[in-house]
Amino acid sequence: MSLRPALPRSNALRDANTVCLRCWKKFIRAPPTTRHPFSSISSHKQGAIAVGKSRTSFRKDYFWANSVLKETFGQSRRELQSSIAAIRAEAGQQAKGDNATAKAAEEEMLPHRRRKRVKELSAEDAHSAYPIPLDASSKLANISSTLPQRSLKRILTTYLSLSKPRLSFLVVLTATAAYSLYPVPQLLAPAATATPSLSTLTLFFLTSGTALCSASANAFNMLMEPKFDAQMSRTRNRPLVRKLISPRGAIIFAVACGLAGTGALYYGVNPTTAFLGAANIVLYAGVYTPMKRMSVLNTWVGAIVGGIPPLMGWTAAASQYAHDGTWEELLFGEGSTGGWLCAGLLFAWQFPHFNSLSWAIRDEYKNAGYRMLCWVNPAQNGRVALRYAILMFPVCIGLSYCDVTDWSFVVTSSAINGWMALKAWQFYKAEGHKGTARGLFWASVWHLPIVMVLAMAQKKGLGERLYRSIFGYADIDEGDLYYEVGDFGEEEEHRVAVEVAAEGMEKP
Ligand SMILES: CC(C)=CCC/C(C)=C/CC/C(C)=C/COP(=O)(O)OP(=O)(O)O
Repeated sequence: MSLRPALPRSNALRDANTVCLRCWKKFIRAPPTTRHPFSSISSHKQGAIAVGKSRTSFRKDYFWANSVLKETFGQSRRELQSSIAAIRAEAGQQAKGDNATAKAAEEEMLPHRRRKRVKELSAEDAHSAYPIPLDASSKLANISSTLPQRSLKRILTTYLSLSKPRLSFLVVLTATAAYSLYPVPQLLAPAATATPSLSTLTLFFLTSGTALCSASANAFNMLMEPKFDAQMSRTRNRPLVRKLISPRGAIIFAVACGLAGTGALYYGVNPTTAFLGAANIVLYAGVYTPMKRMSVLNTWVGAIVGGIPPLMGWTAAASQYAHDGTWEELLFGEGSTGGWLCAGLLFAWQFPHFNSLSWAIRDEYKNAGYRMLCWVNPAQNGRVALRYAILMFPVCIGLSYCDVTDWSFVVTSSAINGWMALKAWQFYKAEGHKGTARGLFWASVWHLPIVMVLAMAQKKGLGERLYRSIFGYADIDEGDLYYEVGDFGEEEEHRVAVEVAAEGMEKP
């Protein structure tokens, strides 16, 4: 089924000035009743061989000099434009007329009915004015459908749209942010003033592996719900809904991305991170996606899915400084709290973000059969958004407490968390009405990147190192650099003596 049927001929004239040249040409190729082949018309040939004209102007002249076009529409360009203007004016008149009729009908209404109608209309206004951005997948699918069939560009654009590129990009960013926040032991810094470093190669495998795993998870998600995606304005242009790609092609893409992503994480990062990537695909496609139609708890499962990529970033960094690199050490060992806090940040953030976004399209979620708090229990929807917006405070304070960020982060993060909490409070109080859903949605959109940038800029010790690299070190007394033998404890002295003796005995 095509969601964009060709324009009926009667409509062509009306849309004439919004249609591109290529579409005009396609239109013209459709057999009119009396049609001459282009090449046999002498005036066209003249237009075609006009010397010194650029390709574009040639095309224009060729196009407008075409008498077949005149035949098709029976009008010259100027006539055509004036017809369009006339149609527009007519449409305007009609709209005015409609308004007048509606007004007259309204005037006839009883006062209480009129007040009720005004209320309904303003509610509808607020509802429809909420700008839910079309998701990147749908946008790309739209672009893809305009490209020539079987062209490489079309194929690549379609596959890219299957990966939900905007979401996947965000997922990769969260993993990278956690990776960069990992506190590398100062002792391992190449120089006292240098920033302790993490492997760039590991970062490369982490980002590419996470992106591929996310693409796989998203493709599986879309494979499971084209029937329902088709019922929502935000998602009805997705590639599988529009049949821009076959389910078989999408399965191959999802499996290939999943294997490549997990492989990249396994060989280029570590098995624990690879396991988290693979498990997250299963959790998103196998648990969250079917659960969307069963229980409102799906949002909590989805929030776990969103929280795992930062944990992957953390384990990727931790494995470079681990003793034995086991999953127990990476996930639950000393210093792993920072990773869980990063995951917690993403987990909590999704509630104010998603609850406000879904509120605006709650009717669509309801009609498509998705069990979301926004329509099942709007009061709880607001409460949950507020609760998790408030949870941001302790999570951010925890990052400073665990020596991931400087204490100054408590101040800056509290300012931005306070702003989102205020929006969440308004959203909760008005249950999403009076533009509060829009307010919270945009606050959440800004909140996450700002908090991540602040945390990275205020990473523990970064300010101090920057200060030292500018102003240098205070003079150090050389004597402080050496230990006296007596500085060691008795036990340590004994251990060193035994080791030296053993070394002496080993030598021939
Ligand atoms: C490493 C790895 C595998 C990462 C995966 C990360 C990922 C896909 C996170 C998505 C989180 C989420 C709940 C999205 C909403 O899905 P939805 O189905 O409600 O969205 P839709 O309505 O746009 O389809």
